[in-house]
Amino acid sequence: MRAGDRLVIGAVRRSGPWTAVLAVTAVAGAAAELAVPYLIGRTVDALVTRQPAGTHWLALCAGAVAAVMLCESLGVWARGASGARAAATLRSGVLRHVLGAGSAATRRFPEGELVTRAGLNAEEVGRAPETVTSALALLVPTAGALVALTLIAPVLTLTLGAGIVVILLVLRAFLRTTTTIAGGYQQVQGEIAARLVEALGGARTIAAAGTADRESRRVLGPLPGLRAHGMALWRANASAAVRSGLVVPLLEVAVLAVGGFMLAAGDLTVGELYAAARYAVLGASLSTALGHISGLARARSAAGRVAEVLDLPPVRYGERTLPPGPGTVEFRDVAANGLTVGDLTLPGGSVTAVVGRSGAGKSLLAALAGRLAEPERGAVLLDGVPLAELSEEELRRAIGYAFERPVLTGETIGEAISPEPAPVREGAALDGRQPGAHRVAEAAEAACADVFVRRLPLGYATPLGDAPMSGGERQRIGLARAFAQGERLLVLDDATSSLDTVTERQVGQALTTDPLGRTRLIAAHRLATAARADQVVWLDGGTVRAGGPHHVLWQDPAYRAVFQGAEEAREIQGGAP
Ligand SMILES: Nc1ncnc2c1ncn2[C@@H]1O[C@H](COP(=O)(O)OP(=O)(O)OP(=O)(O)O)[C@@H](O)[C@H]1O
Repeated sequence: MRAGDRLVIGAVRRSGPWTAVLAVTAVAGAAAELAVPYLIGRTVDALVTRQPAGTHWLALCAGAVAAVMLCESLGVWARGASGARAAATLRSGVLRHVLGAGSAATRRFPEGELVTRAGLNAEEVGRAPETVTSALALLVPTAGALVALTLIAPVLTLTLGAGIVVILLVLRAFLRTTTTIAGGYQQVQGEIAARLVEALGGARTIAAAGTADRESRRVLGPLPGLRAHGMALWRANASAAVRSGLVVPLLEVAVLAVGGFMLAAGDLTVGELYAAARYAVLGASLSTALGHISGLARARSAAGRVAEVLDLPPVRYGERTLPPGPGTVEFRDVAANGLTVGDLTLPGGSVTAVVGRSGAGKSLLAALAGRLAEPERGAVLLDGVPLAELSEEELRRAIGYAFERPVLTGETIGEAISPEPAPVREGAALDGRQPGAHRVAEAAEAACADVFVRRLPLGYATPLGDAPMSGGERQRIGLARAFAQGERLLVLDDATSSLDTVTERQVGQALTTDPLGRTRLIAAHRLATAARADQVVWLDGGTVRAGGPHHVLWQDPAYRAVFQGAEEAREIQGGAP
């Protein structure tokens, strides 16, 4: 079975009690609808023959019609509720999965694609319970009509049966075609969303370059594809509707013709003929399943796209904790994504700078050091324990990360820095009574963030939305978060690139003289960073070209060339190292 179909079945199963309500109302409504022709037939016969039971049958008839209407209203309610619940469950599952898969998710799918799949497509899968139950419910009147016709006159059952087979064949072909077309439509939707998110990320560049028109043409480039798929959907719908719609009057005519002969021969009463004609129409009401089938087709193709996201392997954590240790990091025979690190040790408490030209693999090595990327070969150990065996909590507590463009999470600035789950909420400044307040303040000071945070009206309690920050200020908050979080290892991936030289020097100083004596791994382009480090790891050509103190490596012109072009390099080169 396709992964998408499994997901559709799962969505139906997990949509909760509303699907049961939907099923019950659909079946009860269909049963009541089924009873109506019989009851009308009996009423007609009773009235024609002037029996006193006529009013009794009429009352039953009214009751059945009321039941049909009640079930229909309840069904509408249950449809909305079951769909919303199924979509919400699936969406939160997909979101947890995407975030749990880490950078593997964004490396595999563009962000706009992920948003479309976790949002729009998950919602389409959420409609599966409604469409499946409604389509299945249509089988009840069909089966009932077959039974009723058999009771009235078996020959009429054969007529209806033949019509139903034709309708089923049309529906099956329609489901197949529509699933394929809907898949294409959703794919183009995802493509447009991916381009749009990409363009929004570079909105400033686009405005500055004056290329808004060209960019909007690029974003909407796949639009003709969307139109083509939309037209194909309409065509498939129309042709299936014509084919299945034709069957209904033909069936009615056939049943009336056969029934008419039987009436003339005295084998049927007028009421029975009326009921037979109504049952023929009811039995053929399967043809109205087109709408549900179309919804099911969309749900199936959307489920296929969601299933691809759910296929991303989640990061599995172990259960181990760390023994006491200085934060020694060991790469043992490590290779990943074209970068061969081999054996490399970052002694506990030391500062290691990773240098290399753009694309050399500095970010990848930084990601490997804290398990933000998985090695394809070998293992990375922290104080003798392979990272893969550590629990998630232990891993994240031990290692703090800061990035070039940090994403700040939480409600306030204090929360964005604090590693504690209990947020820092009130007070212009941290008063030391709040959980982790000292740690946050110390970390902010070390990252030179304290100065500008205190200037804000609510200090650390300032909501993030009320504190527009420059790139450098954001980086300082990101650095503070890493300082506050990582107990043994700090990994800074180009995390000081937006700082001015003076601030960078201060942060660099704080890093070099970290009072907690943590191990530090700094991926950077700056010569000053390399010069301050205890050791330098020089990446080149997909491997560690050399390692050692900066002043030793500096003897190699190729190493010096790594820094060429940087303003700073020219400045320091004169007197350095
Ligand atoms: N977390 C990661 N997981 C897997 N592959 C990664 C990861 N980060 C980077 N890579 C890959 O490693 C290769 C080297 O890129 P990387 O970003 O590490 O270079 P870099 O030296 O940091 O470049 P720059 O100085 O321009 O930032 C690229 O192919 C990139 O896709």
